Amino acid sequence: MTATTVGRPLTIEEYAPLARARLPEATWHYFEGGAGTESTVEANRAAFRRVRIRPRVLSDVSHCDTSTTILGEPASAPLGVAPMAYHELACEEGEVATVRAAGELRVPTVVGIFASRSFERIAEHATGPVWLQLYWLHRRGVLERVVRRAEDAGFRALVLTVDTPRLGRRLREARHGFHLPPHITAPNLDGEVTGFLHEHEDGSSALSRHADAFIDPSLNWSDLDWLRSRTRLPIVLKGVLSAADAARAADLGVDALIVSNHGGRQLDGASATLDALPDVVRAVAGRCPVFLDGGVRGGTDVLKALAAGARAVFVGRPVLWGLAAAGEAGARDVLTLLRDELEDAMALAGCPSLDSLTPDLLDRGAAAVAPAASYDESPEGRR
Ligand SMILES: Cc1cc2nc3c(=O)[nH]c(=O)nc-3n(C[C@H](O)[C@H](O)[C@H](O)COP(=O)(O)O)c2cc1C
Ligand SMILES: O=C(O)C(=O)c1ccccc1
Repeated sequence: MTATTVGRPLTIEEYAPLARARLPEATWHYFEGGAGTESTVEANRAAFRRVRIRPRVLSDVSHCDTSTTILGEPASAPLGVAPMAYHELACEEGEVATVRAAGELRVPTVVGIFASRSFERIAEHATGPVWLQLYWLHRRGVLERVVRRAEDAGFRALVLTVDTPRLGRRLREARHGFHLPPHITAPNLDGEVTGFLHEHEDGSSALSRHADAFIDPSLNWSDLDWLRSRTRLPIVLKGVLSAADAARAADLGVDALIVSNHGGRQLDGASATLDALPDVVRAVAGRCPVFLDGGVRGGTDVLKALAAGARAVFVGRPVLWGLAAAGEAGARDVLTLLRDELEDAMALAGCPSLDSLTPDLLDRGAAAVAPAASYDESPEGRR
């Protein structure tokens, strides 16, 4: 089915072609692309399509409440903006537009350490909670300074990305010769940004060379103590898919986890996040909230993730689509559509509160979230 857009987009996905029409081709492919064959990008969406809902009935849905708390702060919906580098690629105001849009809905924005606006300027415009995403920088002194600046500017949490010891093989970036235009910089890594940033060489991604120059792949469990000793902010680990890692993180007292495969941009072949979620939730056993990102494109996706145990979900690319299509108003509309669709899905699923989103709402309970059983070749299986 082809969607025709008359006036304002009616779905989040209708923002994608609007964004594409306004972006340089290489930037579009940088946003959309994943690693390798992009099988994990597809898997994130396929998992949401595969899992189906068994609505409840007769449960008085005259008032459906999407409001919640996220790391203790009130939010109008269980949503947030996932960290993404260089929002200025999508619109001129960059991260300032994003935090204003998210603030209107009172949902958190995770600002990337590779943001294209200074933390201070972003914080000045923020009307909702802002968190800071960190990569483990080679230069520990720079990392420490970044953390201090974010604390001073009023950021509320640190999100350490742990799925990126190096950037994944983003073939579209290389094929389309993606590089940052000269006016876009990473002001929070002042003076640290090397020349790779704006260069393009055939066959390799300028972005991955510049990221790899910053990111220290030696990051390991013992480093978490260092971060803990340098901040009072909650620490969130982003990019956990394994139950064993989740249990270890919870043992160490992290404040939250984000089940994420970086939107399929890191390990091609990594699990879909909705498939990994139930095992992670079980392993954490209530010790901290578990969030999810990757492939959330509508209210029923949010409902499915929450029923499978997520406390909230984060959205990546759709926010960039909104920014590219219509700046702050576009990003706000994308988040508003998600919230409205969630409210609608709750009503039709017979769930007036987020607390009523439990695994039994999904076909075969949380087991439905595991990949479909493979064909059983045994004689018993064929009977
Ligand atoms: C253009 C782009 C840039 C990103 N940059 C970062 C980043 O700097 N740090 C990070 O932790 N994740 C980054 N991500 C991953 C997102 O935080 C998130 O995990 C992913 O986009 C979620 O999937 P979705 O786009 O399907 O919603 C980026 C994603 C995109 C699309
Ligand atoms: O593009 C990304 O996914 C990403 O994580 C990143 C990391 C460093 C610099 C720019 C983008």
